[in-house]
Amino acid sequence: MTDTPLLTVENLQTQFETDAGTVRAVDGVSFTVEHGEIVGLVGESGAGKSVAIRSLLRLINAPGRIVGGEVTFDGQTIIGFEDEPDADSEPVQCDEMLTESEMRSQIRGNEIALIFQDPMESLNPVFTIGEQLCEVIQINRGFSETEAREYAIDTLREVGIPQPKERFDDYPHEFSGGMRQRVLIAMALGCQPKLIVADEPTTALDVTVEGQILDLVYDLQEKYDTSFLWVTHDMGIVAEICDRVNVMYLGEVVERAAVDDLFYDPQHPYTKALLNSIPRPDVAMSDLQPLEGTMPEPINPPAGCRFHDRCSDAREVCTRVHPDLKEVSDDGQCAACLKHDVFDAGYEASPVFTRGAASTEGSARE
Ligand SMILES: Nc1ncnc2c1ncn2[C@@H]1O[C@H](COP(=O)(O)OP(=O)(O)OP(=O)(O)O)[C@@H](O)[C@H]1O
Ligand code: NI
Repeated sequence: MTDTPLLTVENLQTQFETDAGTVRAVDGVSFTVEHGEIVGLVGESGAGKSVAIRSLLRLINAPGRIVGGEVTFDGQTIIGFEDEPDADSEPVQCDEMLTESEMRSQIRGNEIALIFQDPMESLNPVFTIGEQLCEVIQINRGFSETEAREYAIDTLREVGIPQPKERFDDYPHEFSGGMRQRVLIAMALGCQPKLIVADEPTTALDVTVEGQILDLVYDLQEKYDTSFLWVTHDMGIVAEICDRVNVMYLGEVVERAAVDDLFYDPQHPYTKALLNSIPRPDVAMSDLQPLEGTMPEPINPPAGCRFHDRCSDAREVCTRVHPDLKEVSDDGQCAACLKHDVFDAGYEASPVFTRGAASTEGSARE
């Protein structure tokens, strides 16, 4: 119907003010989710995945603050700032931005459904599963109580809850973790959302149950054409369900690709290292290479490319020049790495970077 993406995130920046300094958790992140697409957001722990998705739903609390960027969803402005504020002044929110009450009534749990790792974050322990599901359905569909009950039972059956009529009156604690996660998917479906945002929803589940949930997601996406934004650090899940993937490192997206391109021809050394560190059917366990080093804290992130200190391809120029995400192939694959010609940063001529040299320079500043 329209070529505009369902969700557009542009240059999103979220920071936390702490005693140790400003944590630049999300530092200029851009990506889109098209209609009917399953998009992955991957990266190591602390990369900024959760902060990014909480930001786009405006679920950031103090000391956190969204300081810049634009998020539009289905023609509505979720986040927007006035152009060019003075360098010193506070960013000013633009007039088009949805109000908090509009976010609550129209967006969250309605047009965009959320599924978190811990289902108890979204389920109320003192109400039955059926009551909670019916409430969502009645609010979003305008069904009568009887209609809602019937619909709720059908939905529970659809997400694979056995004996849904009997389980309807159970409380959340009477369900297993996997069953609770299915209930959340049922609730998400009850809202008929355009987008489901999921933050590592299967991490706490065993592999068999995880597989069932992923199958379910796939079926639902096919059936209802729902879009998904799926946060995970598990490349296996990415391979299984995603159409496109954004790889995050230290608050930035460093690679974006269709899932096949990402696996067969990663264009950022970080993506390559991530892929080499995970078990795969085509690679012997003994050939796996653990990702060396740890990701630095997002307070005073490293200058230049933030990955340079852990990168086997790093040159001296990588310690100085910060690469933004750029298209590096004809089919739209994007990477933020100076080794690609489009950056024209003198990478080839630059001497190989030796680890340790930069840290001396860093400490000299102190
Ligand atoms: N309330 C907070 N105060 C200070 N720093 C925070 C806060 N919440 C998150 N951060 C920091 O923001 C950065 C990004 O965190 P985030 O939770 O988004 O990572 P993640 O990619 O979701 O990791 P994981 O895979 O472990 O869930 C981290 O350095 C984290 O310490
Ligand atoms: Ni997270």
